[in-house]
Amino acid sequence: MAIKVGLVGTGTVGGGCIDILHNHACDFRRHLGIDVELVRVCSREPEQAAAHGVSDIFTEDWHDIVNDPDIDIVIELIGGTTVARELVLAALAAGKNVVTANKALMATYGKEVMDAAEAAGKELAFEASVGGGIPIIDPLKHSLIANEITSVMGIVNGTTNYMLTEMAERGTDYAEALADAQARGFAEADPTADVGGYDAAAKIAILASIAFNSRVTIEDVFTEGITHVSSIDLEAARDMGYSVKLLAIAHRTDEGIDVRVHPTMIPTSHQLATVNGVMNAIYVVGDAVGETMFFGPGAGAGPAASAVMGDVLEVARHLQQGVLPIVGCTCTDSLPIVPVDDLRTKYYIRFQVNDVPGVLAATAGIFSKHNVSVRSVIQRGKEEGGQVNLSYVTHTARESSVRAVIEEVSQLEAVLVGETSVIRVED
Ligand SMILES: NC(=O)C1=CN([C@@H]2O[C@H](COP(=O)(O)OP(=O)(O)OC[C@H]3O[C@@H](n4cnc5c(N)ncnc54)[C@H](OP(=O)(O)O)[C@@H]3O)[C@@H](O)[C@H]2O)C=CC1
Ligand SMILES: N[C@@H](CC=O)C(=O)O
Repeated sequence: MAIKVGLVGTGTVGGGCIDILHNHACDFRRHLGIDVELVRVCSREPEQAAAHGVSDIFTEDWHDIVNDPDIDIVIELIGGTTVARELVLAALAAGKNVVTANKALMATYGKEVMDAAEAAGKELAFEASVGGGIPIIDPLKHSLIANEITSVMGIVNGTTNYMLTEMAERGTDYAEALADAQARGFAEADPTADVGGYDAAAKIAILASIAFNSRVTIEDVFTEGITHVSSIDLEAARDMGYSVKLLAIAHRTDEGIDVRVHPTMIPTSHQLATVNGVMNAIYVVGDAVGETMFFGPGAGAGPAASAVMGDVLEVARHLQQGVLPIVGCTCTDSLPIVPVDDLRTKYYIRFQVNDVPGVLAATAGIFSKHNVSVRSVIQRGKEEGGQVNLSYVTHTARESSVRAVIEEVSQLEAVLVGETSVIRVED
């Protein structure tokens, strides 16, 4: 049987998919008895198509793919939520099955595109949208379906994990670490999505929606990125026996879904602390299975293309066997989202201050005023009268109280506005 595929977007992931198709088409025929044929490729850059040897099937207009009656599966790899949304909806309406790696699309317009797939009686697969090459969406939808999932938590952004690892282990500065991640094809077209935590927020929204059979969108996720994390914080964490990771966290609680992304200090003995570089890891806790962990490369051409092509072959197999499309989302109502103000955890807070007499007492007094108990405070800095860093670690405190502390401390004359760093601590 021949399955015809059209691909839109020949960047990092699209290029990886073309390479896999070229290298493994014979294996697909041997394993599955299916000829997966790439019949059309679209990009804004003909040179990219030429570099992957597909100039003969190249077009600059994605409508040529969506409107081609011979195409069975459209792969969307352009990213973003405007043209990508239009393209996916048009492809489904034209009777195509769709495979995408686009987490921004799925976390923002997931319901709309899923409903469109259902209405069209077509499949919409998006394994590569979370965790790069790690199979996680399929296990949540199928292998773990017998469980009530209580937690999904992990490192789901390769760019920031790579950057934090480089900064902590090699002392690389922030800008250099980001440029390196971009050069390796890990980062999004706009890297603000990575360093600002939005890419991880989209991913945890997708995971939480599937795991808790509820609708969680990117707007529901409390999000803080790594832009304020400095080498001073990484050193302080190391001295205290912690690593700093950008964690994406979703817990199902009695009050609803607690879902957030933020830099987190975890003990160096914690399993997630050993997940370095571009690697991702996702913990899933279910009532029957207990704790599970999924680990692998979270970004890059090969890993992401591996997940995309896995979806393509699965859809192809369904077409071959006449399997009806699997309904995307069966949830009819949604669980409430727990407000982040109600979060109770420990905090590392660093203020950069002018080293004037009384500044330590003044800041400490504000913690006490808001009933935030301090576990330790360290002053780092060299010259008397110069600028120093006051790093506080609290006992368990309420998020809203900690924010009140930060706001009030920031108003002190000796405190440098905009230089404060907050990292939640998980023991
Ligand atoms: N990189 C990774 O490791 C991973 C990426 N993803 C996701 O995969 C998708 C693709 O990412 P990635 O390959 O890294 O991105 P790239 O920026 O490398 O590639 C995107 C490609 O799409 C092209 N493109 C953009 N808009 C259009 C359009 N309107 N018509 C035709 N072509 C267009 C771009 O052209 P131009 O260069 O001219 O803009 C570029 O060639 C994104 O959704 C991303 O989030 C998922 C997992 C991992
Ligand atoms: N930019 C993303 C790519 C994969 O989703 C990341 O760094 O993880």
